Amino acid sequence: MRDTWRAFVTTISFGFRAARWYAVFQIATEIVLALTGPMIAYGAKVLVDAATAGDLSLALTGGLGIAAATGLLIIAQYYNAHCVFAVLERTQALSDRTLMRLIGGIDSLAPHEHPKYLDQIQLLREERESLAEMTNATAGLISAFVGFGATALLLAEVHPVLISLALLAFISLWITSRANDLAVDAQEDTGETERLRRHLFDIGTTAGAGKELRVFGLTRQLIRRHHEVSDEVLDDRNQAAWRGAWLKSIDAVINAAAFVGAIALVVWLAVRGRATPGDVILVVGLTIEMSAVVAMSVGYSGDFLWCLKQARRYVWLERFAASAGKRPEEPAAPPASLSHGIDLVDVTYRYPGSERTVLDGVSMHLPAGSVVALVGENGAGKSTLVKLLCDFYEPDGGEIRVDDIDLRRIPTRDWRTRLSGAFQDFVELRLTAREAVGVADTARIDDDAALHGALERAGATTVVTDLPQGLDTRLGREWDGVELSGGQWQKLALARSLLRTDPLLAVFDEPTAALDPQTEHALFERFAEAARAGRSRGTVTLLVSHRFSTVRMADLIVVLDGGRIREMGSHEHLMAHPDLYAELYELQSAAYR
Ligand SMILES: Nc1ncnc2c1ncn2[C@@H]1O[C@H](COP(=O)(O)OP(=O)(O)OP(=O)(O)O)[C@@H](O)[C@H]1O
Repeated sequence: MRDTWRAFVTTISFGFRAARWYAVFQIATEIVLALTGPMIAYGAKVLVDAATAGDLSLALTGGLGIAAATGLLIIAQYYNAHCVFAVLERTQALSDRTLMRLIGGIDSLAPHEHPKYLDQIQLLREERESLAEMTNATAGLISAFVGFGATALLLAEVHPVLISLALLAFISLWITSRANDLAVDAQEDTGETERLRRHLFDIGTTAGAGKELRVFGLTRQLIRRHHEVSDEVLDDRNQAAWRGAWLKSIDAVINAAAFVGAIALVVWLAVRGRATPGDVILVVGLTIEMSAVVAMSVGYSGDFLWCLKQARRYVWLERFAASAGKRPEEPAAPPASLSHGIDLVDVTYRYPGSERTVLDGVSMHLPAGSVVALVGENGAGKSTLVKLLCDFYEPDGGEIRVDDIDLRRIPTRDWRTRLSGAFQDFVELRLTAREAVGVADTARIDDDAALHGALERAGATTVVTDLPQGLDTRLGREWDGVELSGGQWQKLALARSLLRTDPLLAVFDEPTAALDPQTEHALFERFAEAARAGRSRGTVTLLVSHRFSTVRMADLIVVLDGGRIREMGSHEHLMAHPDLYAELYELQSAAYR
């Protein structure tokens, strides 16, 4: 219950934070709208009774009352519609930003390994409008209850039995909540399949997959698979929708019977002289009004319960984000510079939910100020090791020590401020060139000299100087900007990683796969020189590459094989003691000869 209340308060506060006065005005106009129906019905009663009694001035008052209520109805409807859209748009923007902050703010990548987490996130993304609709649903419910109260009071005045009509509304609400539960359960049960369906659609429609789709003629297969998966999702969801529709039909029949009964009762009372003709008009008007109010409260309570369900997911995410990540008992700041280096001591790691040990007893010393290359065949565990060093995941066993401080003690965010990284799966930031590079250090985003320095170190100067507005050129053809080649995007990602000038650890996990070997070689020669020149800072430069012409220039080469260290040493040492490295090196050199 406390969770539900928290979910409600959290999401309704979105509306009031995003558009406070619009939200207040929306609720006020909803209340006015709720009262106009009963006012018009009551005005009609007064008018008919006055006309029957020949009381002209009372009839006029009744008529004026109807006119005033109708005018109010039209004005309130107009302003209400305006408020509804203003609140929705602003709240949606705020809730989107909040979701981005929560999901992107989780330090670890480990949650992404759990299908349950991914399902919840997928549902939150899919139904995120519901977070914004809480204000609307609540305003609608308030309006329905006000309308319900006013109608019930007027009905009770004609005859107390008629109040039972109002009680039926509660049965309707219960039935709606059951129908709603069915839909929510079906949505959750099909979460994973729905994710697959969207994935297939994305592959089939995004430019990135376009080439392979055409070369391999995959479109038909994808469509077939999409069809199967869609059927699976829609069958389950449709079944739930049908069961919900059945429940709602039963509800409709009960309500219709009750309304017929109410009208029969007042006509019977009128015939016996215990009700006036105006009462008959009033009850007819109010039963119509009550059916509208019940439909409205059923609709809004359905919306409200649905929003509440999403809101609970949101609260779950909020809690998850707050509890995710490490909480060191004795936090330690990262050292200002490295004097000893980084040590891995008997590190083991297994991905969540996987049986396979990906890193098995890895121990090594990465000396301060050195350039270390990590090599090994596909799947050897190189990227996993990089991810542990970046604190995306925590080792299951052993430890990583940064100048003798256990990495577990260093708060992730503090460690990340002393990292720089370029990865094979880099992001194409389709913003301006300035932003695409400058996001790595927003304090220097307007510092052209710093940005050009990073571009130069990444060998990306011409990528930007060839652009029509230089750093301020918009990138990406979707925005009418300039499109870059794969290698150019990759060079910008490299420049981004080189904007930070004082990292303790700089990782380059195959960030140059889209560049030709000569360019990669020249670039890393420059990185190595820069790293050696700045040895006083002690930065460890860690490079993952499959190109041995690049790897050979490292001070230390570590060869991983099946998650274990097979050998390590300088190029000369490894060639003098031939094993896997020497074999792979010879193979590659022979291929280039
Ligand atoms: N997110 C993940 N969940 C489960 N297993 C994973 C995950 N990522 C990688 N693995 C597994 O861990 C092993 C090591 O993968 P890793 O990406 O570290 O290898 P790598 O040496 O970097 O390979 P490559 O040279 O192909 O990039 C592989 O067997 C892979 O299947």
